[in-house]
Amino acid sequence: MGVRHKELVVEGVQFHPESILTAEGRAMFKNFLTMQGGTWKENKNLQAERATCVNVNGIGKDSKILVANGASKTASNEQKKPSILDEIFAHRRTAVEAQKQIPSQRLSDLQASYNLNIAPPQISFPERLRKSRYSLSLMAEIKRASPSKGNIAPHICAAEQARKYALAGASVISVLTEPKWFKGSVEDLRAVRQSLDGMPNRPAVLRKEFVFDEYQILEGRLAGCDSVLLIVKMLDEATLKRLYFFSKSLGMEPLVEVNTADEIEIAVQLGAQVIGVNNRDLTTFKVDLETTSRLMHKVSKETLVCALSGIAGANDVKSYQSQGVGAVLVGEALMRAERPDEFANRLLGSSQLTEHVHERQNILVKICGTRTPEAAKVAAEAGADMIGIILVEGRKRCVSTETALAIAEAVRTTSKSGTKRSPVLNSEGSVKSSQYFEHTSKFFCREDRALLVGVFQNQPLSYIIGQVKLLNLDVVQLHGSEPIEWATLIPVPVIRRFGLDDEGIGRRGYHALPLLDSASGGTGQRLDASAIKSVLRLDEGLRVALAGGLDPDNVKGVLTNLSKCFSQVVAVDVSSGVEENGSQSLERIQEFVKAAKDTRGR
Ligand SMILES: O=P(O)(O)OC[C@@H](O)[C@@H](O)c1c[nH]c2ccccc12
Repeated sequence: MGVRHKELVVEGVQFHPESILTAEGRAMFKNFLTMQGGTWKENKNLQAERATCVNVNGIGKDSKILVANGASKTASNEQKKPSILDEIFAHRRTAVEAQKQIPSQRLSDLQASYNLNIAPPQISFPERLRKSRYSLSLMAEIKRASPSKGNIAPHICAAEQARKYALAGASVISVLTEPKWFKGSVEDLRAVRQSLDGMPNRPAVLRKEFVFDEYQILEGRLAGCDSVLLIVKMLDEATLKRLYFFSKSLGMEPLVEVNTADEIEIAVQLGAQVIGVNNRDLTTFKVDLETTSRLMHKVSKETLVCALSGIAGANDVKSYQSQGVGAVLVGEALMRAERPDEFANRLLGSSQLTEHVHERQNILVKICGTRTPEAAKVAAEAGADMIGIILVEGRKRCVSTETALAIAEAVRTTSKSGTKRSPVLNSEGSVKSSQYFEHTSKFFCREDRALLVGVFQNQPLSYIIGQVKLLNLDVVQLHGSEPIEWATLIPVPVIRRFGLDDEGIGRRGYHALPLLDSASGGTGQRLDASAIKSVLRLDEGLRVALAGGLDPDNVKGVLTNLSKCFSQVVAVDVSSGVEENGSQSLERIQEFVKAAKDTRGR
């Protein structure tokens, strides 16, 4: 049943809840949402105005129909059914137009943000694309659905998928941001970029979108992309050129997509450094893997050609390798793969370079609360990796500047014993994305001597920096509620304490190593093993130092109790556990270092 007011825009329809999600239910809601003005008359006029506005923007009767770069085909002389590309384009135009009206999302808003230099740091798309552990680079795509396949993997978390792709050796992560047919968003792009924060050799991020306006390029840049897609078929030459150079002005070499000989010529003329040949004809969806092979002769050696679409197995890429194709872009097959890393290896052949021999990393030992140069010397000689001094006034283990200077001297002049040579980085190190904490946890070990760690708690940043300079601290440990951003404002690596329930422990890009410890530290209070395990299991890329009630007798048990999670503990930290009657015992320091190092081969 439906009722409608004679004059005012008021309409009611009775619709059963179970049928509200049908196509009709959706159409009805859409109708409601597009109603404008206060009266039906106003509504009619406003709707008509809106329709002309869309027409002017490119899909109207006399404007270009968007095939073959608008090469003189007009809707008035060719009244054929719009292709899916036309349909998506028209839809995007309306959506972008509407978005640009929203205060906070206007072009002027984006420009103002950009001018503040708050766009995430970028890397060169072509350069990153040239680096790969495989003989052909991989562009891995996040695509939940597509117009030809419908749902592919609608529930996937873009950020999580991006980390998997990065670790699988992708040089580029392509993120579909079109919401209706591909079920993507700019939020995905932002999340993907954030998930790669702090990752050494991170992949480049591509905004895969139907781009027709500078606005979308700027929006992408602010969300953190390093490149954008420009589809030759969709744009007239002047617009293509304008957008190409606009993207370059933001530091992003675009991926220029072509599908025919005419289109690749346009891309070459434009000077595109990276050309993507789509094996799928976007108007008919037909996939022909030979499309890329046929067009290869059209480009110079310096141009990077990427084969896009329809790539599902090793056989599909074999011929590309010998034809000089630089990269393959894979969406659907990777989205459906249970293990994207294994799929990538099968597709592109496992790494040509030798894989890292995974050495079991020696556990690092920090002796904290050091109060004499003698203790520092004994600890270093026993093989301790870090010597901590408390620089928090009022705490019982706090040392004076004079003592701190003497300890610093002892640390720097005592040679360390028993360290294994760290593995020499092979050339793969420069092309492989790796986890942030795996990289930063290596900061805490020097072969020749122990490192001096200054421990602070809720003191001013300027004081901390002053102490770093005065004592030549190698590491700063923050033990209070300091903002985690301070880690980037302190000129040495930072260890920051976290309790089991504290937020931010796994945030990449700030502290180089989080320390799990009880609230005040140095109290001998043990942390609950199952709680430690749940923190570590939540984030397998997390690495931590562990403290809280460790001593020479229990350290082995505490660590082995963590079973699989033990591998995420890279360091142990002890203070009260090496003391006897309130002062440090040299024997207990030696025993602790030995016991800790023995838990994982020396
Ligand atoms: O899922 P596939 O078959 O691996 O294809 C990926 C990619 O090439 C495809 O998503 C694509 C290529 N060009 C586009 C332009 C817009 C949207 C999507 C695309």
